[in-house]
Amino acid sequence: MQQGKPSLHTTSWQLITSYWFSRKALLAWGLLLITITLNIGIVLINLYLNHWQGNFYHQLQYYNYAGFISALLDFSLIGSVYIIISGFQVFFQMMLQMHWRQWMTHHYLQRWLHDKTYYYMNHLLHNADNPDQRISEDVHLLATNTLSLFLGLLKQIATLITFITVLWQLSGNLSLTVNQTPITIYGYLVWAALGYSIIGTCLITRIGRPLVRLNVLQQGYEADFRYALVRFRENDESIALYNGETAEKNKFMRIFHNIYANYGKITITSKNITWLTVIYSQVSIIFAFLMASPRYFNNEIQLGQLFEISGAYWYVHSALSYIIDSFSKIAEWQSILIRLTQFTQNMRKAQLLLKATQDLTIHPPVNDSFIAKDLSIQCPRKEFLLKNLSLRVTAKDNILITGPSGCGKSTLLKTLTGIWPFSQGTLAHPPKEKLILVPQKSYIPIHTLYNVLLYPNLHTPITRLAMQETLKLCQLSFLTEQLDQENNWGEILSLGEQQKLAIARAILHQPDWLLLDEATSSLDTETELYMYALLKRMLPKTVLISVGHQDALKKFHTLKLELDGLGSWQLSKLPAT
Ligand SMILES: Nc1ncnc2c1ncn2[C@@H]1O[C@H](COP(=O)(O)OP(=O)(O)OP(=O)(O)O)[C@@H](O)[C@H]1O
Repeated sequence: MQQGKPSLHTTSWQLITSYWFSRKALLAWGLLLITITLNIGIVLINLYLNHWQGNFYHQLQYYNYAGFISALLDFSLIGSVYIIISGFQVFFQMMLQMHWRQWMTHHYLQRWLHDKTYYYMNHLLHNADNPDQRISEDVHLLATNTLSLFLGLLKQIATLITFITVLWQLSGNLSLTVNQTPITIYGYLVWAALGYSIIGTCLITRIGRPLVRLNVLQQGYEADFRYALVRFRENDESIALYNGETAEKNKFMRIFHNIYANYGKITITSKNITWLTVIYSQVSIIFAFLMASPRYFNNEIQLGQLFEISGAYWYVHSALSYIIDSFSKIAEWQSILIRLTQFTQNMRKAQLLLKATQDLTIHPPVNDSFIAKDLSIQCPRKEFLLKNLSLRVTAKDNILITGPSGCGKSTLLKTLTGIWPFSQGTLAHPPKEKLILVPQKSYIPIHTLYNVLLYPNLHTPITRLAMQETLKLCQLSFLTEQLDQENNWGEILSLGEQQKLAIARAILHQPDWLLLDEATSSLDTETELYMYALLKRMLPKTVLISVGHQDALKKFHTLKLELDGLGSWQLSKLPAT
């Protein structure tokens, strides 16, 4: 991906074209070629059918029964080909849409998850912008609408080229006298169709312009509403305990009001667009007859030709009216493109944030010891939480980090894992798969307990017996028979049980470093001390770096690092017990 700061237009262009120049492009171009060929086939059949129509009315006008039957047989033959081609055209177009969507979904997921972009967008830049909607709905709609608009445009261009020639030949010349000067307009029906469509297109573009912006807003409001409902579901127990239903309902209705008010504006614009398009298409039905009628009533053309002219006129007119007929779809497509472009730019900003702010040099540990040298940490408000921390820890050391609330203890642990961007200095720590951070509330995926214990390395060779033994040691014996049960364990287990489960997981993964961020805070003191003793016993070679407020935890650590939240720090040795 291109670095720097590409403009909105460049990003939009890259968004649409990247698939077509990717490694999957060969299949994409192949499918596109087949779809275009089938589209051209349909246009040629339409050309034949228009000519057929002229012939058909001609046979009717002259009461030619044999000609009438032969025309019907022709129709059934060509009609069958038309049906088969149309079916395949839809089939290949849909295949291409799904392939494009699959490629874009993969591409977006990769960028969004790469280098923790999702985390920086949400927690630091606060521009996460409903990724669920962007990656599922917008990507799908972009692929579908771009293809159908583009193929529709190609089809209309092919129709225009084909039928404009026919209309030119059929329409003949119109002779007028203006100010006693005779004027002849060659192919006047072509000019009439052109003029009519230009006027219609200008009007609809003018009236419908606000729809693009309104669609962007509407999608954003819908996403906010959905997000509020999802958040409610995730926190329903807490809300029930607070009796927060009224406050939540008011909030929902406030968000919904945006949807309602904006939809009102969309309704008015859509009504105006519909009026205009209906007037436009209704008038066009009689317009062709009206324009061709002088030649019919002058006996210059017959009924069959009149219908052939009106058919050809209709095709030319509908090709020229492409923008009018697809206006709502074009407006929706533009708003999807704007939303995805903004999302792409936000991802880029998040990726740049880490590069721009983090000035950390990270080495593997030297002789099994961990070194922090001149480590400084800031918070996004640019205040220093910690200045020039220099620290050396051997494999025998365990550190307890203490300090007042908000002084930066959790942020220091995040810096040690490498995900905190506002930091400078040098760190040496084990590879990330050998480092585990257990926060106060660990993430528990909705899965079988077996996979919860393996998470995130689902292929780690850990036996079921080891899992059952560890669960027992962590006072979770009641779970030993439920390893294959899939549940939302994060909702079923109490906070304390979730903390025990997170510790069981850490023990099974045998990390080199275990960072515990108040990971036992929901346990009673006796159980908390038992858990620490268990960790020391089961992970004798692991460096423990804990954040905790309990004085009793000191006995499990050799060093105490005290932070004051203003940048200063103090390191002291703890007495051996
Ligand atoms: N994503 C963020 N955006 C803005 N400020 C943040 C962010 N994360 C942390 N901070 C700020 O950084 C400071 C340190 O936070 P941190 O969570 O590290 O404190 P702590 O010492 O662990 O607190 P506690 O003991 O209460 O858990 C706080 O003032 C907090 O508001």
